Amino acid sequence: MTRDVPSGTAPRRPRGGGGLHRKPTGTARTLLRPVFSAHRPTLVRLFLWSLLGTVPVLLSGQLVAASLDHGFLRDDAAVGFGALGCYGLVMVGGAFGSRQAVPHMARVTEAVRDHLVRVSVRGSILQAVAAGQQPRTSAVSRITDQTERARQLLANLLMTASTSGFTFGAAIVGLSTLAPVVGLLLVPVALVAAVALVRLSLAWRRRYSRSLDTEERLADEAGRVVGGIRDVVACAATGRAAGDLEERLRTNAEAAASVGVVGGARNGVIAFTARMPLMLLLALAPWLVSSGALSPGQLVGAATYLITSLEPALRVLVQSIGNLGLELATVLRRLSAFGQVPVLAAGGTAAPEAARGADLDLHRVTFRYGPHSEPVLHDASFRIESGEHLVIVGPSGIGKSTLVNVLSGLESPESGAVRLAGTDLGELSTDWLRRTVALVPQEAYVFAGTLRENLTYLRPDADQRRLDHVVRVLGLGELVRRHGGYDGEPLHPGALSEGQRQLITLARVHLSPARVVILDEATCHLDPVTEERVEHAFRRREGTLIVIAHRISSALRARRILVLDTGGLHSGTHDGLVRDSSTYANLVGHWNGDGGDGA
Ligand SMILES: Nc1ncnc2c1ncn2[C@@H]1O[C@H](COP(=O)(O)OP(=O)(O)OP(=O)(O)O)[C@@H](O)[C@H]1O
Repeated sequence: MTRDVPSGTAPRRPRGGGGLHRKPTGTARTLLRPVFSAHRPTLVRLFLWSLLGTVPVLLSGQLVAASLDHGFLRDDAAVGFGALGCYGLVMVGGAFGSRQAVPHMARVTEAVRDHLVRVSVRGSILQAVAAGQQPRTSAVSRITDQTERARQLLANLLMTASTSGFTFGAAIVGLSTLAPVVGLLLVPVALVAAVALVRLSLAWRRRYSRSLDTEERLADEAGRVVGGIRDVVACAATGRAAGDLEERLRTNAEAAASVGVVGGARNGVIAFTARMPLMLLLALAPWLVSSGALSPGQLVGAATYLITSLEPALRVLVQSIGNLGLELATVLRRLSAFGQVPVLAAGGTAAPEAARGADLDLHRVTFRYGPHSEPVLHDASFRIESGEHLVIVGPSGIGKSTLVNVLSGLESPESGAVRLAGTDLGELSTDWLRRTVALVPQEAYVFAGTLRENLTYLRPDADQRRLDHVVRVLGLGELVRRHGGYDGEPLHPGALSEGQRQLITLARVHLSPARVVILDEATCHLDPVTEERVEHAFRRREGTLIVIAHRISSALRARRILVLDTGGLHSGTHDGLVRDSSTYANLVGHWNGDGGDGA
């Protein structure tokens, strides 16, 4: 039943016929806010330690000036060396502060990464579920890629913002108190540079965002080619597929190069801004000293601030806030799109009590996937009595899965009605409907958790006796023993066989309170004996059972068989249908001819 949705077809419509709305999980800022609020004390400690780390910067120029003006230039070497010694001690204290900041920063960035992975994986899975499609592997790898990128960017940004930001601030304060006239020299340079940098940064952000777009389109295209590689080879389309990929690669390379061009221009502005104050200071030094505006010590102290702190901090700050900050904002904006949680058009609110029993009624239902595609179901009507065991058969692609999707309310018909116990599915609350009608698809999903968590997921209050019963009738005892009991070793879904995963999923549904169980080739990975045991267990379970047959044996076990063919729906017993339905007779012949029972 698994298939790629052909490109160009309309996405599946969620129940209720309404569109797919997205509840935005917000922008980059709102994406980070919960983590920052939860880790406020860690952030405060990070900033306090970083602040301690910048004390040497604040005092550097002052101490150098003091060592000259009050020490060496007055032939008082003791004062000169004393001031420099103090500077050395303060630097040791500063290094200690910077070192203490690191673990706090790591704690915050790890928490951010975990949060981003949680939000975006959950969002993309819910989006895929809402659209009725498989989550795309390229989306998952993009999430992994981009959350890692976001973690690294944030770590760098926090580190530079908390060190260079404080360094820059401390150098400005130190410089302005030591030599206010030099502080004034910085103002025009800073204004010109700020305007240029803002403009270049905006251009950079636009280009960077475009480059990420092209990167994603490249990943999508590559995923599509790899996913359909057998098909590509089979129809000798490798040249065409490679051509498409090459085109995407070229666009991606051009977009990346254009980011580089703006980045280069910005680096030029940064270099100019960082050097200019020092050059001005040196050019004006003779006048500043001779006019008495600065003492020789103050001149060297001011140069110390400019060379050792202001220039490197400015460079790192602009680059980090410009590059890392914008890059982080762009990556986060993308991740927040992954994390957008779709809101399906809400189901009805009919009181579940109103729906007693489990008769399913399909009344003149027409369903098609796209407005211009052929209907898969056309004016289809039939009824399944509560407690009935029905088997559905039909040629491949005729619409068996579509029919059970409509019956379980996963798809809504274009016209006609589907009623459960007399109530239209659209009027029933979605939660109640999901608990009442359980559809088990071919692809089994097992959580990474204990067997008990997996088996009791749909009935958390299941008692031990009931659990043991289900495990026994479905033949899961050996698996339970091998995992050290229900609460033993957590399951590694990837290490289980497909058959084991199907058995666990089937047991979970068997234990659930569902009144209608639909098995859509849910036993396809089981051997015939296990399959028979499973179907027997479900037949004995209270409620309605609908099975899309995978083998003729399933049909033979049913009380009633529903055949889908181009003429519509026909139901009857095995003998009656062999006689009256050529489709059914052909299917039986095909199944038998394929080696007895095998599909
Ligand atoms: N999401 C979808 N979008 C567009 N068309 C779809 C979608 N899902 C199924 N179809 C088409 O609807 C038709 C019925 O598909 P469906 O899966 O219901 O058939 P099936 O009888 O279950 O097939 P099989 O036995 O091969 O699994 C097919 O032509 C299929 O290509």
